Amino acid sequence: MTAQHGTKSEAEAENVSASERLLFGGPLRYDMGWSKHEDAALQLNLRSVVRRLPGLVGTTVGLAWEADRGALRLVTLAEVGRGIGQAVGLIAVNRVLAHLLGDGSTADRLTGAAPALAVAGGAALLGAVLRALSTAGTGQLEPKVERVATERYLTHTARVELEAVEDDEFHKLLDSAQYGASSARRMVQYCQSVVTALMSLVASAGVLALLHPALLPLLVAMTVPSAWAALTVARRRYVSFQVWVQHARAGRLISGLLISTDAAAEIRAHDVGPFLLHHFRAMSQSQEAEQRRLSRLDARTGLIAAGWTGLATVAAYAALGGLLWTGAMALAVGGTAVLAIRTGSAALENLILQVNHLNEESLFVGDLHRLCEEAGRRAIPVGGRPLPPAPAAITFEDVVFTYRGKDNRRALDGVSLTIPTGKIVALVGENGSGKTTLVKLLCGLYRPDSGRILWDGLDAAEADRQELVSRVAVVGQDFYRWPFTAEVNISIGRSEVPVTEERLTDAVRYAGAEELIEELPRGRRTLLARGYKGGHQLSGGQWQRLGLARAHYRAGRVLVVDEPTSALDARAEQRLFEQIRRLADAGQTVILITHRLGSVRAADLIHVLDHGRVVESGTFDDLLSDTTDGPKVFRDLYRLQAAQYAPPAPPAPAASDAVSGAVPGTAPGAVPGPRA
Ligand SMILES: Nc1ncnc2c1ncn2[C@@H]1O[C@H](COP(=O)(O)OP(=O)(O)OP(=O)(O)O)[C@@H](O)[C@H]1O
Repeated sequence: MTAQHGTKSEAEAENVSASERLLFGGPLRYDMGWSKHEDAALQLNLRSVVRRLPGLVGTTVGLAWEADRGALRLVTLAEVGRGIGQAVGLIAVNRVLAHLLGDGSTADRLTGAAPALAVAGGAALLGAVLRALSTAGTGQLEPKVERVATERYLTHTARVELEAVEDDEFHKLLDSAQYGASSARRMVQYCQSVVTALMSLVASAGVLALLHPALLPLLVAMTVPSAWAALTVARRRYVSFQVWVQHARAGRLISGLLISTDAAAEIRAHDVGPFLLHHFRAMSQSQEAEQRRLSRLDARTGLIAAGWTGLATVAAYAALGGLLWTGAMALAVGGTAVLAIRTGSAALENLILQVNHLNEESLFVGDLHRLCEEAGRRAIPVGGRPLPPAPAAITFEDVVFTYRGKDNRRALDGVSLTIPTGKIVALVGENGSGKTTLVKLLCGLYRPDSGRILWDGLDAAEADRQELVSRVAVVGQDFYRWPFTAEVNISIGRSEVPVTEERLTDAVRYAGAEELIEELPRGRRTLLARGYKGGHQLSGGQWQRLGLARAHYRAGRVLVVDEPTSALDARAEQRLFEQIRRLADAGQTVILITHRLGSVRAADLIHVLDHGRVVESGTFDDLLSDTTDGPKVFRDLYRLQAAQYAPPAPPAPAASDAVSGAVPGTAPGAVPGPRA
């Protein structure tokens, strides 16, 4: 194994072009879940083939059993029938030869051989029919197995906790397991070929043993070198492919950059084109050199393999000739033996190659199994206690939360606060202070490391998660822009119920998106995705309105708006705040996260966060007041922001003005609002 790895890395080291060294610091290798299987084919040898075979076949049969039992039975019966047919055919051929090479007139010998000939013909015909049945059954199984495996993958993935999806290790597994379904499909095909080859091998070996026990070692002598050669060729090709594919990958990356829309402006502005083209050419040339090296290697390996097989064949036939010469074996038996040895050795060679494929594919199917197990362990729990129908408040009690894989810094560090329902509650604070994290915990997307989130008296950790999620509607900073029509982009907010016209119109009106929708080429039915025929691209602000419409359509009892106005124009922003006020007046809880501190004036309660802690809470006036105690984080931030909107300072006052102290706009507490 070590030597094999050595071969690959040496080949890599030798073949990394100067361009690859400069641009990527070495060979360009993927760091994805599936890339860990790149070396798997190198582990293949005769012993491992024999050891792994039952497991590989078992895995495929398990999937096929789940997908279509009828088709699996058909394929199994057809393959076993084919094996029996092959054995019967070989025995019949032996009889035919015995009659033809026996004593008597030609007519007698032919007549004597006729029944056995008919059996051989019948066996061949039966073999053809069974082969057709097996092919049809496999064709039926393949897509079903792929569907079953894909569904298993998607269902398990959709059910896991958000923190699992964000976990690097789980993500790598997810990445690797995505190939499991297509691998499972191919495994059906390879498995069928393996069973065919196995049956053929067993039939040939069985017939040889029946004819003469000494013939079996001849089969082994002839097939082992060719099996070894097949494995060696496969392994060498794989090593070479891995080296060659790196140049191809690097070249593709460069050519992709040259035509990418994202890089287009920079390529032109900084004149990067000739630089990239130069390296593209250099990489292509090393790819060509590697291909040349490959074909020489292939030719040499092929020659060695042919030599070994030839030697083994000569030895086998010499031994057979010796048996015939000494009279230890009848001529007819010798003829049948040649046929059986040829069939058997071809079957074994095929068997090795197919197991090789099966082995590679099984690694990805194995990942799919592991993913399902892991996803089961990390799934969002189903069921739980019902939430109170109309809680008076949601309370955070000493909540601590740290993102996994981060430098263990707490994103929330002992947060205790109250969100009274039916009010507008604003969360403010500097970037990274924990506002978004707090609402993600509130929505049930993450669970606290310690502390509790109470809906009246009920701890959210014990509540039915599905119900919890359905209570909250979120317009986040990064709400998803679905590549669907405008209508679906809104109604997906509550996809489990049928779309109603009234609800849709109401949501569009709420978000102030009537004009936007009317102006779309196909109205609500316009596809919002670039790169597709009829697809339309919206601006950031237009998307934000659709996001608002989606959240309104969802009609959660708690509406979270995280930076709702960052891309809205001034008129839309003002309208949104009026809407939010009206919603709160109608009893809806609104949690507002914003950096525009002037816009939280209308909030009933403001919580100020700093480094994952709540440092101040109160109304707008409380927090601006100079008379109350506290760190004054809100007041300082607000004054800083307000200063940017303040009119330019008047020219320096004349000495007489300075004496009178009449500088306009500087009276305490007269800080203008950001939108003033
Ligand atoms: N998915 C994540 N994985 C790891 N760390 C995260 C993740 N999301 C946020 N953080 C970190 O958690 C801390 C709090 O982030 P959060 O997004 O809650 O702050 P915020 O107050 O909403 O910031 P902003 O005003 O910039 O939106 C930050 O240090 C941030 O880097």
